[in-house]
Amino acid sequence: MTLRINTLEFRNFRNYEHLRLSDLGEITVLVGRNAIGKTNIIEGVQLLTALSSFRHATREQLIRHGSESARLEASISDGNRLLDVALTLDSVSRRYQLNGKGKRPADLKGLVPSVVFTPDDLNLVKGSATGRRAALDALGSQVNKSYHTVRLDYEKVIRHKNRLLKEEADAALVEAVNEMVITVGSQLTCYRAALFARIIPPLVEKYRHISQNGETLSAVYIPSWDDRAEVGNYPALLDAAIQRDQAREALVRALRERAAEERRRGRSVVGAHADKIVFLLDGQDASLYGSQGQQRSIVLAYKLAEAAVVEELLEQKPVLLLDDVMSELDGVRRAALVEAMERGSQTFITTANLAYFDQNMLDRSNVVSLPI
Ligand SMILES: Nc1ncnc2c1ncn2[C@@H]1O[C@H](COP(=O)(O)OP(=O)(O)OP(=O)(O)O)[C@@H](O)[C@H]1O
Repeated sequence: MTLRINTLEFRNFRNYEHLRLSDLGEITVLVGRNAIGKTNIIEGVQLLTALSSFRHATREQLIRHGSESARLEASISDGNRLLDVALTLDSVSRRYQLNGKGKRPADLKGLVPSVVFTPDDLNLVKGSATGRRAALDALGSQVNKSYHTVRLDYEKVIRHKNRLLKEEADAALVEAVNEMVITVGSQLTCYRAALFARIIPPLVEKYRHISQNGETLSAVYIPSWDDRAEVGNYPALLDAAIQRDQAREALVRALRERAAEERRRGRSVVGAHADKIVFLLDGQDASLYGSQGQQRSIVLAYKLAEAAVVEELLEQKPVLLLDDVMSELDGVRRAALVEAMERGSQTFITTANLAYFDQNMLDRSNVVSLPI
């Protein structure tokens, strides 16, 4: 059965000294003027579900100004089980508890998954490759603990390698770190490519629906060593599955071939941190040729595909956290989003203006006017 958040309670979190929302149903619409604290609630729910904040906030930013610590709690149930997830933040640590017992974030990953959609996500297609990799990693970290660990390890290794390259360290030291880059980097590329391969079918199907059978969307994950990508030959890569051994070998070769370039540039240029994700409309790179409307449709389809993948892998519908996106979407895309919300995912959605919502939906929602 699907888990539902019944009650949320925040103390000294962001602008809230104390906030309690109870009897939360399927759809909660949080309405209020700018800067009242709507996004803060979305962020709080994300911290208790995905165990991360899309704002990448520090503890200091999360704790209410003038307070020593913050506490966030959610009571969650699926009709049988009752789960109390709590997060305590202070100046030295971020501690999670499940039913009163301390837990590592890794142990709670995937327990109550969520998918967040904010206006910043609308840059997913035309923004930097870093943003697209980060979006994929955020999903991977929720659905697979090893993905999460491998990603953190890889980030550490690359930071170390970049430091060595910047300091013009001995080549033997860089070589030694490359061993880790190869092991962890090939694993991360394989995890990402496999996850992306799961996203593509729902992504394509949802895009077709949103665009009302318009142009055809495809998407490709391109490892940094794949030089066919350099000539923009994306369609040839569409069906390229990546095997672990093949990834290792290709990475070894590319690191050897580009070692001099890495030394010259003083930073690492090959590895999972330089992999690309490209969306194609009728075979053309959507970041270069797609209209703003098409790019937004891809992002919306991508978010809905994320939710579908979470459900497929964790057998649980994720909580949807939609921050002020209705005002950014036109009627057709809004309708597609509402349709997705109505498939049984618990949804929290913020707005400064209820006029973006149709009355039917509002009638079925719990509308919370802030401040309460
Ligand atoms: N650590 C903190 N302590 C106290 N107040 C904070 C803290 N962090 C953020 N705030 C306050 O929270 C408010 C912003 O809240 P939030 O981002 O949730 O707004 P919002 O309702 O989503 O606004 P908008 O509709 O403009 O996006 C600001 O007034 C800000 O000063």
